[in-house]
Amino acid sequence: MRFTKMEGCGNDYIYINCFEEEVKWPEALAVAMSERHFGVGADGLVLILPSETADFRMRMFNLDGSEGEMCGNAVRCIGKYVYERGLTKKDTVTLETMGGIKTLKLHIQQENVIAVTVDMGEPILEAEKIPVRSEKHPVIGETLRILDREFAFTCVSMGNPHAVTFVDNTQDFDVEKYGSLVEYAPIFPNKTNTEFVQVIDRTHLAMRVWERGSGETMACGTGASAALVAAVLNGLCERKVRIQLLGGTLEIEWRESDNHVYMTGPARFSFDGVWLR
Ligand SMILES: N[C@@H](CCC[C@H](N)C(=O)O)C(=O)O
Repeated sequence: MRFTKMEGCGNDYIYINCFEEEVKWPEALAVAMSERHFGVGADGLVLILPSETADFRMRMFNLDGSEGEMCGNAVRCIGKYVYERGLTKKDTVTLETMGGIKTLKLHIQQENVIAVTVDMGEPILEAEKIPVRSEKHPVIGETLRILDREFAFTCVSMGNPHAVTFVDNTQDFDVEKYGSLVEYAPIFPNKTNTEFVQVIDRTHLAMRVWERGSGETMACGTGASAALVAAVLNGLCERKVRIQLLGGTLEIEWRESDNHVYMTGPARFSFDGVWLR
């Protein structure tokens, strides 16, 4: 089975073109292929499929085989894939995801997609839709004790669940120690992705992320979108920021005019391969 490895800000996935290949058990395949010693090595698996309601459809599976509703970095990579591999000639592409249909604006230079802007849609702030067990609306400053620390979480869904907290310094922060426990905290019935965010100034954030089903990754597009929304709700930054992640930088805007979040960032091919097992 042929596959392509791609990354967006270091958030790396294995992409399978399901116009040409058939995948019967994506959950098991995600676990086997994502493994970094016995497999290809990735944060998960992404299927590019035909759609009845949009130009293309995405399904994404985390490292542990669980399915995520949305993936910002994968959406940008699919934009590059479908254009550069000749599946479309359009520079604006619609993509069906479990988190809704997303519109991708491809930035093209000499037939290369150098960046993609994704309309991530409106952030979801209702506790029961995120979902998070909370009496607050919106869920700002929900406190949770994890081991020796008390965190205040702002919860946002960008199609998938996110819990955002602000820390003094992301560099020294033990993301694994706390993130792995927040993921399974009982207040998150579907588990959660967790973002640890440092405010550098009003237009510049730094962020590290613990992803549900994958652990710490180099970047998370839905997480960066949720981080901006949370920072604005807490009065910490402007509505348009640059977010520095371990693997690169994303530009995120939460537009007042339509309440949509827009994410712009890179997408890159790493290599093509053939899976033999
Ligand atoms: N890395 C992604 C998010 C992937 C899904 C997530 N782990 C989940 O289970 O919701 C992104 O770039 O948004």
